[in-house]
Amino acid sequence: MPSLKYQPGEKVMGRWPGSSLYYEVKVLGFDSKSRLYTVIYKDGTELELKEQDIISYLSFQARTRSRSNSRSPGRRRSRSRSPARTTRRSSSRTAAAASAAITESAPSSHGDAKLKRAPEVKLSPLPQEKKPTENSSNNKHEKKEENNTASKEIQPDAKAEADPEKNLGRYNLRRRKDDGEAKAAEAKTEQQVKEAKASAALAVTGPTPASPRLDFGGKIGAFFWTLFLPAWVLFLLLQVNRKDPSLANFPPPLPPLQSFWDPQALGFVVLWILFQALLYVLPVGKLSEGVLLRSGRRLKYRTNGFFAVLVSAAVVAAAVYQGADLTYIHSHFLQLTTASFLIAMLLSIYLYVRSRSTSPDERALGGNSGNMIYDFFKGRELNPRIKEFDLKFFCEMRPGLIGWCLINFAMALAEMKQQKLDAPSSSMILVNVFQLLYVVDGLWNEEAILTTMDLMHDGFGYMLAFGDLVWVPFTYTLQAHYLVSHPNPLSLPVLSAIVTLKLVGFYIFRKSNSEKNAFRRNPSDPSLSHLKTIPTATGKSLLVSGWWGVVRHPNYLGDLIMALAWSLPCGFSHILPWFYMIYFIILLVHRDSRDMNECRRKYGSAWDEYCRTVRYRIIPRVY
Ligand SMILES: NC(=O)c1ccc[n+]([C@@H]2O[C@H](COP(=O)([O-])OP(=O)(O)OC[C@H]3O[C@@H](n4cnc5c(N)ncnc54)[C@H](OP(=O)(O)O)[C@@H]3O)[C@@H](O)[C@H]2O)c1
Ligand SMILES: CC(C)CCC[C@@H](C)[C@H]1CC[C@H]2C3=C(CC[C@]12C)[C@@]1(C)CC[C@H](O)C(C)(C)[C@@H]1CC3
Repeated sequence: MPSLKYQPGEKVMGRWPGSSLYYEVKVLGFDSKSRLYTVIYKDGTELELKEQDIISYLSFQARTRSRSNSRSPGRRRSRSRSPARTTRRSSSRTAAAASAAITESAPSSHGDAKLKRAPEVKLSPLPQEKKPTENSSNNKHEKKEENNTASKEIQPDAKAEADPEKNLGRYNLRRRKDDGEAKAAEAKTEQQVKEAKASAALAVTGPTPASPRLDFGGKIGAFFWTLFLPAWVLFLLLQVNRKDPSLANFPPPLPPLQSFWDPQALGFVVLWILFQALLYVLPVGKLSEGVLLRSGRRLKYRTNGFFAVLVSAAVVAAAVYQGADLTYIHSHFLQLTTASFLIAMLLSIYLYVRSRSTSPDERALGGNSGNMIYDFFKGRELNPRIKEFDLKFFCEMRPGLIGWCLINFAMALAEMKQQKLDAPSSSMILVNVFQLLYVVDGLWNEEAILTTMDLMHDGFGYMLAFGDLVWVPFTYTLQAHYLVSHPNPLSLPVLSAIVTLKLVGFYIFRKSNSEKNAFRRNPSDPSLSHLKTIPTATGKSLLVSGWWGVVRHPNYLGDLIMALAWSLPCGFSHILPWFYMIYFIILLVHRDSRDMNECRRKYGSAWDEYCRTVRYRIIPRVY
């Protein structure tokens, strides 16, 4: 093949289709008819690439080196000529991908060099940061040059991404013949890839991370949600004790102002949070490592949630035995909610104020829009800590979650008192046991929370503080709360059917979550060897059979089935106890689409292939 630019066996950098990422690949051959090169990635993925999507390894290195050596940071951003730049788009997302490309290629071949190379990738253009630099005429030129490049080179890519089918038509993604080998290779590279990603992310954000895009309706949306969410909680709570709770009762007659406030209720809430904080800091249980951060650090988390729930249960039982009247929780629900809201609000203000003095690599990508209300709502700091005390992790897993079970239990006692029963009703028992199982399961598998979206990506601000301290304990308990004054006797067959449904949901939820966790921890786990996978250029594979071959979010399916089983014991007389189900559908559909976008960005064509193979998102053949 004398006229070929790249020879078989040559090590080059190949662009991952549909993305701006370049990876180290080996040329396997060239098809003169289609004029495509067949290349193989390090994880065994074979692709056919156009010549324009390949760059020689040496010039790739030379370009990244020359950029870092010869230019000031301001100029680097706008004048870099790396291959990444060829796919520059006018979004920070592109800059992110482009930067990732450079660093992700580095660790596999240069080992320790990866973190040192991180500053290099700041060279990638960040179009949203077009600050004037030294020479204005130069800048004009640079701007023009960028725009030209954009119009020449960006559009085909944008189209390909918008239309994955086309993208796949252009490139032929083949699975590696020996999948076992791919899995073993994946196990080896996973750590490197994670570290490279962290380096890349650091590079992407640069000194001042800017939000990629505004969720939740942007600035106006954030303002709206900040006011609407507490108002909605109030509405639900004013409805639940009514004889005929209905959404049509809007606006509800407001109770006198003093019924919202009770210093004793505030005292109890503060005590509960302090008690949970004490259990959290006790040196009991495992110290688990979180994901690698942009700062290159890994945080440690005390995952002793199961211990915390056991001690809490023992303390509550002892208090009841000593004569404590837990029905106080039912009779002072509004005051307890107000107190928790006050704490959530103060915490959010504290979080916002302290985030102003945190270093940029400690900030979340999503909460740094520059708009005060949006950033307050979304949260700026990723992992706010007071010494070793992680505020986000603690709030998400402890006071609200365990408080949810405590409130449910109090509702069971309140039901017995109000309806003069010797034991809670069967509906109340079902709701209590079902939700207790859910919480205990979450705390038992507490380590898994470290890789959820909230912990990895979302800042800690009003949304999560309010969600964890008010929304979860005071709205997730609506079914039990409703049953206190709206009895719904169940026949044995109905009860059995609901229990079966809950078990089915729980089985799907737990099995699918465990399957993915096990696979992510050890892709060559022998117990998973029967599963089919799709390799991706990041070194990670995607499960395409087993639970993750049924739908793309089998864990959400299980969670939704469980939610159904939580509402069914309340019957169909009112919509109020169905609120959780309705809210949960909206939350998970929104979460699924956020995750889809993120995975498409991470995995490019491999993700599209996964979506073509597994066509439904959450419910087989429906959605
Ligand atoms: N009760 C509530 O209020 C509530 C609210 C929200 C969520 N939840 C529950 O919390 C749990 C965690 O949910 P989550 O939203 O964080 O998302 P998740 O479904 O646990 O995680 C999504 C991630 O899994 C990986 N993945 C996706 N498809 C895969 C495949 N085919 N093979 C291997 N890995 C794949 C991807 O990450 P990587 O490839 O980077 O690993 C993706 O980003 C769920 O069970 C959910 O039901 C409960
Ligand atoms: C409308 C807003 C106020 C929404 C706020 C959302 C949060 C309340 C949720 C986001 C992620 C959720 C979550 C759990 C609880 C509720 C959230 C924090 C969770 C801790 C519940 C127990 C489960 O077992 C879980 C650990 C899988 C789960 C993780 C996600």
